[in-house]
Amino acid sequence: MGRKRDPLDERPKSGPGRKTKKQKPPTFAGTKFEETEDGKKKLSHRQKDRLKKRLLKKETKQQAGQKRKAKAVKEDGQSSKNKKPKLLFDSDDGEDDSPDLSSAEEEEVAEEEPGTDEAEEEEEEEDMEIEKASKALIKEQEENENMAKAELMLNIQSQEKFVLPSGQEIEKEANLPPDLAILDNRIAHIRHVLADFNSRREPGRSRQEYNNQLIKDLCARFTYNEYLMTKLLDLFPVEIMDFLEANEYPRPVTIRTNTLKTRRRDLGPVLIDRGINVEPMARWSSVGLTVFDTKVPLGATPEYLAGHYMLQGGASFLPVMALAPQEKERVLDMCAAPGGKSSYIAALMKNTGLLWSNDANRERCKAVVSNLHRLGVINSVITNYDGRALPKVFHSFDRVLLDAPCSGTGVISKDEAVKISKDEKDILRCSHLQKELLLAAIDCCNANSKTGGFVVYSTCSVLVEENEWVIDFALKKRNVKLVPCGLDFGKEGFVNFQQHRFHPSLKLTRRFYPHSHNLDGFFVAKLKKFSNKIPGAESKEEKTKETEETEKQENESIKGDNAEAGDSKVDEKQVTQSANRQTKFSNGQQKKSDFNGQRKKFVGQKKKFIGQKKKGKFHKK
Ligand SMILES: C[S@@+](CC[C@H](N)C(=O)[O-])C[C@H]1O[C@@H](n2cnc3c(N)ncnc32)[C@H](O)[C@@H]1O
Repeated sequence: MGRKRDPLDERPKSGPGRKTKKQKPPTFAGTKFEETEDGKKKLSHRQKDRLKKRLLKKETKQQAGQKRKAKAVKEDGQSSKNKKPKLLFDSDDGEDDSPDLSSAEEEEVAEEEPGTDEAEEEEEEEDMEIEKASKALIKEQEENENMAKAELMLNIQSQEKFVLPSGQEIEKEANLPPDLAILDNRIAHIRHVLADFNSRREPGRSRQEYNNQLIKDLCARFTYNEYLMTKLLDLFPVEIMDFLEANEYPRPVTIRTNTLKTRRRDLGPVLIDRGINVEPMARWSSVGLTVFDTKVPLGATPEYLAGHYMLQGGASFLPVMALAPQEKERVLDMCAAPGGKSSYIAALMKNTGLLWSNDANRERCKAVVSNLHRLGVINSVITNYDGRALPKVFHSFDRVLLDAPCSGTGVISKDEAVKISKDEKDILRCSHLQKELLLAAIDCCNANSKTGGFVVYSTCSVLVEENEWVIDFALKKRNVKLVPCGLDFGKEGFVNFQQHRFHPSLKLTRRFYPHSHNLDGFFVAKLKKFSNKIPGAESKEEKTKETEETEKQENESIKGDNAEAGDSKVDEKQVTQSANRQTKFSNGQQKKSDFNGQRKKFVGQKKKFIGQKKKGKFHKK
């Protein structure tokens, strides 16, 4: 049996254990947690410096305050009470413009919140130091770059006598994998020589030799075929390196907000919440968003599946912006698959009117169906015709977009195969098809449309053969003229290019380049149709009508003759055939002009004959 515990007896609480008692608070050498023996904080030398500065600043402030106060009293003799205090945000410089406080008051304020004031100042100073350091770093980098450039130029200039590689050297190089350093160096040298050919060239060497070597080296350096490299060098004699280098990197990933379902200001934050880092694309687009990085696949978010956006390159917004479709119009997208531009057109038309989305490729038409369905487009008809046949089907559209099939020389960063797969035949084939499609697109458009009568032609090619050449052809073949695209950036189209002389209005077309606009290479032209007549077709039509009339009359007369001769078995078909045979026979016998003259004479005689015959018949009756 032990003693019972007295409940009233309050036992003292047990203190810290033996181990805890022994341990002192941790100290960290050189930090502000370190304390001296008298319990005060031990400051580092930097903190001491800052403290000194602070004190100095405080002193000068106090002195300035006192001076100001004395001056004010002297000037108007009024007490500081009567003064109207200034508003806090009157000026950016809050400290000097704050209501006047005496030095004692200032000290009080400083003592009231010493921690905040000091911490803020410390932070400010640290920020400034970081800023200074980063500025110094940027300056250093710039200096290094400039030095490197200067060194390269110095190298080039010091080796004034740059010599082109000999045949043996080239053969030797061809058997080895390309040495990028050698190629870069030689490309720089050749371009340097070509920039001032007469004074820098190697005696006895022609410009052509330098050009040929440059093309070979550029092809080896960037893996292009010589045909395409020559074309590109013709297009970009100065900017060639910038263009080729831009093709080595992808363009920014962009998406287009589908305004049929949401707004950009609503979509942006939702995507950011999903871990997709987006920002408005550019000043010229109110619906584009640039994607900087993403934690989720862009084609699988709930917003994508619900049709709130379309994955679309920035450059492909441009043709639709140039087309500027209006509500309740009839619009044709002649080559629509997979439907990126079609869905943008539908959004601008606010799902009203009629959008005819056509593509010659049946498989790709399926993509149009699914995209337009996902994006909630309900004003569209999707067809699978060859665009060249469309004028026979429907030809009274207010606006027509022809985003033509092309060589893809503007989108090499997306499809590297273009670098080596295109030759002259491909380009000419493309150009030919583009011309045919453009004439068909113009024929589908109604010049008398009250709101439109516009045709927009675009390609993702940078080659003149697929762009200015095609437009120049259409200007000659149809009643259309070029009008401004309504895009306030981009480079002007070519009016003169090598041996080509295009219509001066071609400068109204727009070219977009990867290296200048950080967009895919694109070409956009806007045409206004001013007459539905087809030049040259009137005379043809007249001729056809005339021939038809003649044949009809001839047939009638032959029929009449036969009937008169009592040959009742001769039917209409035979008559036509015999008339045709006669015409063919005549064609073979005489020259065309003679034939036409004689035919007119013949028609006249026939008319006379028929008239007489009718009279005779009438008399008989
Ligand atoms: C540049 S893509 C069109 C891209 C589309 N406009 C877009 O933004 O999604 C060219 C399209 O033309 C189509 N095409 C090629 N030849 C055609 C023809 N003769 N008639 C109509 N479409 C044709 C191809 O199937 C291809 O889908």
